[in-house]
Amino acid sequence: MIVRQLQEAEKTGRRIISPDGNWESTRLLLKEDGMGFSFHITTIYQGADFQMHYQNHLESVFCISGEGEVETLSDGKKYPITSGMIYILDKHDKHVLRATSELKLACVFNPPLNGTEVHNAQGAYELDAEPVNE
Ligand SMILES: CC(=O)NCC[C@H](N)C(=O)O
Repeated sequence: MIVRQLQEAEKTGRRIISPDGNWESTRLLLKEDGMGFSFHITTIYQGADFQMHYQNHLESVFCISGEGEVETLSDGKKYPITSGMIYILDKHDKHVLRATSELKLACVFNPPLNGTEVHNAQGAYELDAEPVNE
């Protein structure tokens, strides 16, 4: 069994601060753990408004706290994000995330992240990122 503590992981290379200033994410479970998915606790900063397109990954996003909105760009639909809401990007959906207040999210990625990924110009993660250095 693997046991980790968020507050301890935040002090290590598992905590990634996005260079775009929109979010940070502590990656508690990664590819090297061999589970077939990764699990992250992500903070989206208040006022963030940015586009993503996970062309190489599927992602589920569960809102623990905060308020915001996710918009799918193929159809322009907007979905309120509140505590308890989950959105599931099952079609590699191009989307915009907006945080009215700070959002705390639990995120699962398939395939699992290596740990150091940040968004490329398309809002995607590459598949060959370096593992985290703890
Ligand atoms: C919701 C979302 O995708 N935010 C960007 C960060 C991502 N959750 C991650 O942990 O890398």
